[in-house]
Amino acid sequence: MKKYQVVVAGKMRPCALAKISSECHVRQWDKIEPIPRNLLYEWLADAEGLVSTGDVRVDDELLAHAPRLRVIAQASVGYDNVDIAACTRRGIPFGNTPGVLVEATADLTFGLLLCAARRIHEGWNQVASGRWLNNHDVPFGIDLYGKTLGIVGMGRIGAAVARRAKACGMKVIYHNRSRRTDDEHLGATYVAFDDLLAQADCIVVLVPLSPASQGMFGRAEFAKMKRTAYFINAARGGLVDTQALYDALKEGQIAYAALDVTDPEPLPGDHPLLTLPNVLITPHIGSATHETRDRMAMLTADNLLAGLARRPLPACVNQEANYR
Ligand SMILES: NC(=O)C1=CN([C@@H]2O[C@H](COP(=O)(O)OP(=O)(O)OC[C@H]3O[C@@H](n4cnc5c(N)ncnc54)[C@H](O)[C@@H]3O)[C@@H](O)[C@H]2O)C=CC1
Ligand SMILES: O=CC(=O)O
Repeated sequence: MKKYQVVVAGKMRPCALAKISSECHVRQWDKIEPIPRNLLYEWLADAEGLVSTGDVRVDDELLAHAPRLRVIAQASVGYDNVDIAACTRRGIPFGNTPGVLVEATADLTFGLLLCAARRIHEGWNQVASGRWLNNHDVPFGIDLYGKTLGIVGMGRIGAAVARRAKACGMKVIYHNRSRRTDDEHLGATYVAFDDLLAQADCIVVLVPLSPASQGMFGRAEFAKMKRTAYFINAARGGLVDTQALYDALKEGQIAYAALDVTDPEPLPGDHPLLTLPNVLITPHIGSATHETRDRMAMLTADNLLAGLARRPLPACVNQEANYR
């Protein structure tokens, strides 16, 4: 049987790579640094399928180098690195991995909030450096019980964070592009964006990055928050004006930030944000559990193989281009 020609532009979980390899001839870039653009273009010349990664910009120029391409699949729910309209114009379906990473990402997001609120990482750093302080000098945090959590972007992951917050005795308010019909069931109250900024003790951001949402948290937004506010971003760094966030934290405009995503990402080692005491940053690990990453990889393989066989992708962003 003739095998499909496929480019895998980054590392991939072994279970999914094995599945793809049984039907495809795979050229894979498995180094840590992103694949050089020229090499990617060379490989794409005869590729029928592409497994892209978040650091590959999929745009008109890339697609012009891939005349035989009939499907692109990526192991993430976010696709801000992809020009979806350009894919659609060429009739190429783009598959992502919604749903399968919801609980893991909600755990990490709520974990960041809990860790920041109770300064768990600061306590560990002290113990690890041999300083076991007396009971009055240990890092003091805030109660989450009874506080108001404001969720911006009440989609799949936002709703899963809301469930966790309710279980911890928090009041939940949210802002979303449109009000959810099931918000009573979630126990969350819809409010205008500015009201959320003013009322929330803790703010969690779970909005997809798009031209409309780019930089939606800037100087004006931090100025509207409580000076005691905790700001958690687990979506994309580009939603936040990093300099404005740094200034807000440095000047005590807000209390604390916990980030799984940054702009730039990764942050250079000498970035000023890393010098602040009231910041906690993790290296984009929202979905990074063994089980979740396996599910994402297998859904990516399923999307890819479906597209190669011109069958409907199980999770397709541009349905207009999906196979029927
Ligand atoms: N840190 C990590 O490792 C991970 C990060 N993510 C990020 O989380 C995002 C959300 O994922 P899901 O919950 O699955 O997506 P989703 O599509 O289910 O939810 C996003 C929600 O945001 C709302 N929204 C969109 N633009 C908005 C705006 N300008 N203002 C207010 N609300 C807006 C939408 O109406 C939707 O309800 C992804 O796009 C991705 O960027 C997702 C998984 C892992
Ligand atoms: O950032 C991760 C994603 O799945 O999106």
